Amino acid sequence: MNAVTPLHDTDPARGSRLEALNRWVEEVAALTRPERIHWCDGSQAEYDALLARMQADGTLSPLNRETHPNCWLHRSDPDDVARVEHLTFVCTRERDDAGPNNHWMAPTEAHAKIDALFEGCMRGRTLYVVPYCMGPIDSPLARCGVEITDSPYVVANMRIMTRMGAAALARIEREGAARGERTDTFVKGLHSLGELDPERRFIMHFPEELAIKSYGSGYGGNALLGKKCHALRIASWQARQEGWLAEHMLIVGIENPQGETHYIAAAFPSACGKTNLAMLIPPERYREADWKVWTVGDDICWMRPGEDGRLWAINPEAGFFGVAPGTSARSNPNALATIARDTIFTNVAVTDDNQPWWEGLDDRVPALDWQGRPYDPANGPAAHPNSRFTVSAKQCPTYSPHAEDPQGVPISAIVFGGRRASLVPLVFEARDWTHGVLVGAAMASETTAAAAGKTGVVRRDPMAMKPFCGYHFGDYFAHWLSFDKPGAKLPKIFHVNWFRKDADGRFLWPGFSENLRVLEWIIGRVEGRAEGVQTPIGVLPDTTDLYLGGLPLEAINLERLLSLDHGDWVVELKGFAVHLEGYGARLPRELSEEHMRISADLLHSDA
Ligand SMILES: Nc1nc2c(ncn2[C@@H]2O[C@H](COP(=O)(O)OP(=O)(O)OP(=O)(O)O)[C@@H](O)[C@H]2O)c(=O)[nH]1
Ligand SMILES: O=C([O-])CC(=O)C(=O)O
Ligand SMILES: [Mn+2]
Repeated sequence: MNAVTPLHDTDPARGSRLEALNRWVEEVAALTRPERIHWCDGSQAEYDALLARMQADGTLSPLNRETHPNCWLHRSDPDDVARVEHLTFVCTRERDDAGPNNHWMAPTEAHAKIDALFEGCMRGRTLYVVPYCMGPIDSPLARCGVEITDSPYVVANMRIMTRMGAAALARIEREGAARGERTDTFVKGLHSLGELDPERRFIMHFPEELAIKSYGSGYGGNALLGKKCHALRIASWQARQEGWLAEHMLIVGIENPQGETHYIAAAFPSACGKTNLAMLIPPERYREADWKVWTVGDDICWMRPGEDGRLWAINPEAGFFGVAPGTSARSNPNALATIARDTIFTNVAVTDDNQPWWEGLDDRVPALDWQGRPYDPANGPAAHPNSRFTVSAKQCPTYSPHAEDPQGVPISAIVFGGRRASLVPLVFEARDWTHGVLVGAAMASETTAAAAGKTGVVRRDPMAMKPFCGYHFGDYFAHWLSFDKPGAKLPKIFHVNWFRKDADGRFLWPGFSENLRVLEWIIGRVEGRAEGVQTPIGVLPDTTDLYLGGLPLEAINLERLLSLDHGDWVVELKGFAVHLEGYGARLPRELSEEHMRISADLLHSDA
């Protein structure tokens, strides 16, 4: 411990004026025994020094400087490539507050278990103190945290993904000073790579203490604590107490030819199309007619009712931690432009001239796979299916000029969606808020590579928050319902499915850019212009209500995409009823009643 740099230094980049923060850092240092402590100021010089250190020790290697200036490759431990839901815990005092949707451990037991792992784990390493702000630094909706980590890779990623460093520390100090000695103005996140042993790995949340402890993984969702741990699990808990919403949603602005912009927030489960929809480039006909799409956020949305009764949203993040596979000049040219420089790539393959490569990018054959082995198809995909890029949102050509507005952007529509090969039509509209909450609660989707475990299995994922809601889903649904009150001007709620397949397993809908056609109908409904057909599950467009100009009509089976099989829906809703029963007494009665109403409608309408 004697090598630790003094905390109360005259250097403003080191230590804090906030006693509670210094005390916590000292406690953590006493437990983890780092060789030195570094307070991050978020400067370019600091970032460059971190990159140099990681290049020297092999954590990062430079990619082709001509084609990808200042881009880096990180190869993770092969056993550390995704979120680990079975090792992720919400540790509330009352078990029931975490709900059946979370793994739970009593706080005292959880602290004891994970602190035993933290003991002495930073010997010989540097402890980085990373102050960060989730949301624009001057936004009343933004919230701050401090992550302590021994991973320079995490520090570098946090600098891209959050507003990290001196400005965040200043805000933390200001808010702390205003609250006196109380420490609960910022979230305390403690992280160590540990031994990267899957048997010694936990991601633990203590919402009542605004604290996170994560041990044994360097992967994004497990280790960049501002993201899922803070901005979703802890923030959802705070949001419930304070009357706002913290959601797993993209935010996108759609500007029509008249120059009016509607903002849409959309919740799709992990690796189900949020980044792609947020960065959509309009199809040619729409571009010619002067439609524009503006990216506000691609993963997380915090929203709260404004004085005008509308919901106002910010993206708490400052960067994108996006799925690489499938990103191509055809599917998402905007993402390709965004990641052409100053990007960290994790677990992608490389070509023989050291360019990053992944399945779906183009038809080149990579030289090395994500583990650095000569590429051999017998070893599986060249890039890990959950390989990712980390990049500043500012590099996105369509980054919205309003993305940093402190008050956020007003939301016109909320869209839920999943990956469903059958049953679920391309789009439908909920009748009202309560029905919309039920539609969100009923979401189900095929599992993806974003979490460890089997992929392609349909599971319930209410509001795409199954892995991320920091409290009991019954309470969460009640919280959603509570927004419907006098004076509220709530967004309309919709459900989409880009992933319906034909009998041969081919996607029925072209997706990507063409999804704007569906968003146009959604906006038309919001404005009261677009037509639709009432059905028991909600309002669907008729085949003539969607604009298909410029598409090869013979290739698109819109009847099939919009078809409803009442018998199959009755079965679906029965399965959903069983799921709802699992939430017990905390399930709001309005939701069960809404469910019964729709089931009855389905049974009484003809198939
Ligand atoms: N068929 C089809 N595939 C899509 C569409 N949109 C996205 N995808 C694919 O879905 C995968 C994941 O998409 P992303 O947009 O990165 O997912 P995300 O929801 O942002 O994921 P997380 O970052 O894990 O939360 C990629 O391989 C995409 O190519 C679509 O409209 N149609
Ligand atoms: O959490 C992560 O690492 C990436 C992500 O957005 C998700 O899985 O939904
Ligand atoms: Mn996500």
